[in-house]
Amino acid sequence: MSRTVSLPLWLFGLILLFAAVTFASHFLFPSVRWFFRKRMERAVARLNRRLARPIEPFKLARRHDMIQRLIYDPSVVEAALEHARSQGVPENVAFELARDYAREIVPAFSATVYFTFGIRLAKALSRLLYRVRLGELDMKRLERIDPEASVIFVMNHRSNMDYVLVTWLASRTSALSYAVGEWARIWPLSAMIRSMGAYFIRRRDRTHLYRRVLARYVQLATEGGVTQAFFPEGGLSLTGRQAEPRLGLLNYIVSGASERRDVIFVPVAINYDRVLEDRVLIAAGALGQRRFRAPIRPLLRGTVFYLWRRVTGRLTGFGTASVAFGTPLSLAQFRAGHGGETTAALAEELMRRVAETVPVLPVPLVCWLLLERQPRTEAVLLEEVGAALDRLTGLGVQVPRRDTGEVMADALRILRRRRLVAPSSLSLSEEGIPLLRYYANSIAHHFEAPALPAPTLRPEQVL
Ligand SMILES: CCCCCCCCCCCCCCCC(=O)SCCNC(=O)CCNC(=O)[C@H](O)C(C)(C)COP(=O)(O)OP(=O)(O)OC[C@H]1O[C@@H](n2cnc3c(N)ncnc32)[C@H](O)[C@@H]1OP(=O)(O)O
Repeated sequence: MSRTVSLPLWLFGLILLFAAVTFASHFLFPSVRWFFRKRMERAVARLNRRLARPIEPFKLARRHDMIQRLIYDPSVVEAALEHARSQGVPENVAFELARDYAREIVPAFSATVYFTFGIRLAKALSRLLYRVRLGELDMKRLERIDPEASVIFVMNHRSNMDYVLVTWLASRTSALSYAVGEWARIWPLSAMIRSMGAYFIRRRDRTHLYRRVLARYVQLATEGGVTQAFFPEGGLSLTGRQAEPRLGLLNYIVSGASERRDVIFVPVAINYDRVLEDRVLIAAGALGQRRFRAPIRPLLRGTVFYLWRRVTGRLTGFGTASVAFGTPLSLAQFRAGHGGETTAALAEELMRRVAETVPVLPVPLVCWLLLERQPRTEAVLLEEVGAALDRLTGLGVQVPRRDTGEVMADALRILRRRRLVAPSSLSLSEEGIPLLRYYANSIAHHFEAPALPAPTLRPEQVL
């Protein structure tokens, strides 16, 4: 028993290593995990005191527990059994598949990553690129929402800056959980996105089992009071106009909503003087496909150029980015007024509210006027800008707070710098017209019905 055993050094090292790992995983890791969890809970409690909508326990549940809860949900179990039957595979294979789906969907929210890293980065990036505008009324509207309800932000999708801006602007209210498409499923981006509380969705997987797991996740999160955000259009707008809504996520929310907790949808509309990806989106639209090839070289060149201008103090930025929150809609109230088919009617109403909330900015406005009214001099354009702003203000649309002359000058400066408008006249460059159309489209619906009255021009303004 007390005999000496001789071992090669490498084997001894290996045994020590395994012993250390076992010791750590049984004794050290649980207490380290417990220590960090306690710290995290204290930090979240402090954070919740200053948030209008505190972070719900659902969002803080351990990822492993959430995955278990999801795959043992009766409707997921039923879908897995049905999958096994229809595909002729053993039940445990179908359950493993459900587990894989759940692992892919369930986020790993970290309040530290979200509030100390994400929000700060989002704020810095937004301010670096744009002059950011948020209506004052908007924050008050958000703070008035029933604290017991689940809030879901429904947004138009213009740029990858959308979620950066909204995440930062809504950070006084709560942490948002986004539905993210397949494009972000690359490491380490996917890990970062998960830790920001976002959940992944597969838009192309139409199998019943996958859709059941996704539906139940969305329903459990909504029931758990998680504040969410999604883009019903399901992708970036390629034309500048709002696209038709996808009904899937909305239908999961509507069909899973309980009497216990109302769901409040908050329409969010974003608009820009300059969408960073505009040329890529227009090119994809012209080809009729949604495959975006990131132009790496122009991107790097642009970034270096931009940073150089920033360092040398010659940077004028990309104009204004404006976010506006529209009139919230209560699902319970909407349902009471709409029997039968709720999802499609709800989608239509939400898209209408998002559209009416779209803010008007100098570049989209001047693009629309240049294309539709074709003014020949800046004096005529100025008159048109004034008339349009008066009309839009009358309709309750959010317009720039600067005076008419500044609005026109800002827009022309940006358009001329991009060589879309001639330096000393209002002539448009041929290849710039699709870009002008793209920006004009973002606000065209505000003018569509009824038509803008004819401008009142003094005779000396007409060439
Ligand atoms: C630097 C610092 C950063 C800081 C900040 C970081 C934040 C952390 C990162 C966040 C990053 C976010 C970035 C997001 C940017 C995207 O990724 S946008 C794209 C992802 N989002 C979306 O797509 C949301 C909207 N999409 C949907 O709702 C889609 O329907 C789904 C669920 C994805 C499914 O896709 P689909 O099958 O192509 O869609 P669709 O045909 O419309 O729907 C079919 C379903 O609708 C149902 N349906 C159809 N018509 C009806 C009807 N009339 N009534 C009822 N149901 C109907 C069908 O029955 C079917 O049901 P299921 O079979 O699914 O159960």
